[in-house]
Amino acid sequence: MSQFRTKHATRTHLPHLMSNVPDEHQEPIKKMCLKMMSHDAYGKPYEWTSRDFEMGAPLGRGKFGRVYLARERHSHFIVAMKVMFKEEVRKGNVQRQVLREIEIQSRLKHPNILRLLTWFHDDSRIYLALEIASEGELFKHLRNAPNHRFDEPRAAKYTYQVANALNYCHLNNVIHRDLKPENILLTSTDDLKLADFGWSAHTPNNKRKTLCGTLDYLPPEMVDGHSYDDSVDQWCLGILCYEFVVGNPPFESSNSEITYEKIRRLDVHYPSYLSSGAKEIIAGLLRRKSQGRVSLVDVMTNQWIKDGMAKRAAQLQQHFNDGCKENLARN
Ligand SMILES: Nc1ncnc2c1ncn2[C@@H]1O[C@H](COP(=O)(O)OP(=O)(O)OP(=O)(O)O)[C@@H](O)[C@H]1O
Repeated sequence: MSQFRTKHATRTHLPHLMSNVPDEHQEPIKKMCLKMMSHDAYGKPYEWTSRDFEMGAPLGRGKFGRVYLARERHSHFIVAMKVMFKEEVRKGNVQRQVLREIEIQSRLKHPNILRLLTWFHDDSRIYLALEIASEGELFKHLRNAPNHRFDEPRAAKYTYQVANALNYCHLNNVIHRDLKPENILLTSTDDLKLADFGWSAHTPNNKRKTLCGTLDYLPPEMVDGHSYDDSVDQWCLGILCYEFVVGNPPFESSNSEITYEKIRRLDVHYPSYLSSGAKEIIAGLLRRKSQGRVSLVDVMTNQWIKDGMAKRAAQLQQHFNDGCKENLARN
């Protein structure tokens, strides 16, 4: 697998990783980050092995991997360690997806994209040391929210962050293609991290024709087997935003043929509790003609998004103040 070693981060990428590290821990963490990122960039690659990490509690399980809390032995830097058995990857015939995930995710550096800090393998396993997103899958939070949906300010903030991440992907010729709440993780600071680049594609210019992604999120051009470009991600963002504010995707049905038909007919029902701003942005993204879809930059500067983000920030400040008051009352 060594031919897939990609360019690794350099010192200039540290500020993003170090932003939440308290002053007293800056030095050891910085040393560890530089060591993790050293690889080819410094001419003396550091070969990480599983012995460099203490494995902790399981964080979750995917089809081909188990994810554990892990701590780098020297710095105590916490990561999410995804461990995949080579045999399972081979049996599932997903070697390409795994390599794509490694290749793409180690190249993309954005605050709303889950960072792959380093990776290594031994005879039987592949290890991915990922940035930690301690609140886990966004899907779980959506299911636990009142009426299984987010209020509009929260939905607007999350839509902004996903648009921002996708815009960065597109600028780097990457299409995600598998957007859904299960592939988005949440941090302790209420920020989203786009994950799971197994289905994403590197697309220098040309249009693609592979059918992939989740049924509910498929855009009409993929349903009909036409070629498509990065505007498929705008469609998926529309579905995602709808799912945030309504609680389920717009074309959901027990029968895949009916879902396909609803997608083709653009058969979207907007519940009456939705604001006109929410409806407008969803409808702007869910356009049948891919060229007509609202651009990601327009999503980020949309008024409903901006107002929602300000309200979400105020909500979080209020939660924080209430928490402080509760603690003071207890002490
Ligand atoms: N960086 C992370 N921080 C915190 N939890 C994580 C992190 N990465 C994964 N997890 C947890 O581990 C679970 C499994 O992740 P994994 O990436 O193996 O599978 P998946 O992408 O969810 O599923 P699949 O293998 O079907 O694509 C996630 O659902 C999440 O709960």
